Amino acid sequence: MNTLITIREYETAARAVLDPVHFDYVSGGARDEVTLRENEAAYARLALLPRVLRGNPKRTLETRLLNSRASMPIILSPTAFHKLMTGDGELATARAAAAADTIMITGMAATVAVADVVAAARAAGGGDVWFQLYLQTRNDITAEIVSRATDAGVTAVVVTVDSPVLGAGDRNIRNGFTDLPPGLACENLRGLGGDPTDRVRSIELSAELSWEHLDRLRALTELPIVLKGTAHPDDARLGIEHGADAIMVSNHGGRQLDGIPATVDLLPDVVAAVDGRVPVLVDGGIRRGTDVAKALALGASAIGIGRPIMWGLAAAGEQGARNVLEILRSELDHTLALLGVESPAELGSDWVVTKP
Ligand SMILES: Cc1cc2nc3c(=O)[nH]c(=O)nc-3n(C[C@H](O)[C@H](O)[C@H](O)COP(=O)(O)O)c2cc1C
Ligand SMILES: CCCCC(=O)C(=O)O
Repeated sequence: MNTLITIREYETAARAVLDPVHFDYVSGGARDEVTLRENEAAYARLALLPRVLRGNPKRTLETRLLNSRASMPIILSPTAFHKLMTGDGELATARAAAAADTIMITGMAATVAVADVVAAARAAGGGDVWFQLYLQTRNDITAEIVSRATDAGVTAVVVTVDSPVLGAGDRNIRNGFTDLPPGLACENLRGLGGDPTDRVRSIELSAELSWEHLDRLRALTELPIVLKGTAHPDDARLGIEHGADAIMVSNHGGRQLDGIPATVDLLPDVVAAVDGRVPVLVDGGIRRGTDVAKALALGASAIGIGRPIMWGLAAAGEQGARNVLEILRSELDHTLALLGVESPAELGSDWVVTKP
């Protein structure tokens, strides 16, 4: 699959091989998909302003985030059900992330248990794994899930707070996609009760959750906590007050509230509110190295990709996910060269202009 040279081509390749129901699940968004389209369109509305003759022959993309390091500021956002894309599921993803020497955020809704994901990353030579959590209303259940992730060796917990209820994907409703096919399950919830014939507990999404639940999580783990899915600057501030060590600006790839702004448009106000106290990450709609550079210039310490990895997995398994990461790495490096900078840290808001 080395003939594929852009993320967009991976999307096309994924469409060609996947069951259309699964392609729609991955690629679709909520309702009219306004936010899904906006996430990408907003990057196209921003332009980059390069500087010239700056004598920067060498570049580095090396990134430090919380207690982790990555070879580049491009990490893997958490996505559910990788076994729908490729037989090895999250094991393939973990190997690809390790090969790229970057951070994989494995999901609570993964089809491979977190311990096996971390083991696969280690066996492939490294790459930190973070664990994405949906807070459960029962603190003992949250505690057990976090304890499994901690024992597995993850180096941060990413708490997703944009899902008091599941987003409504019209494509999924039309396709009748409600359940995983037989044989696949959310392995991180195995043995946690529920129906006695099916010992894999269901993930509970609840509108009952409040900042108190985050306080309880803060009390039960020493791992850094990343708050994922904040849009309002005040929620970023509140998150820090309640112990978050990083803020991830995300609208869940346009899969939760349709009509919420593009994440890159939300980013500057959140960065201002956070005021350098903790790192800010962003995901949603990033398909090119130039998009990464724009997000970094607007204050992100790193960015996450969701669908591009899924498309890579679908098109060519581990190798596809690796290629996706290498395409974005090489595009970002090339972009930095054209901008006249030697590292992401040099970028600031004066490198970006909004087109009229
Ligand atoms: C198929 C799919 C499944 C996802 N599952 C989760 C999940 O379980 N937990 C979560 O926090 N975010 C989930 N997300 C959202 C991603 O973490 C991320 O915010 C989003 O995909 C970024 O946008 P992008 O796909 O345009 O890169 C999912 C996204 C997709 C596409
Ligand atoms: C509880 C499953 C969550 C999946 C998800 O977050 C998504 O498809 O966007």
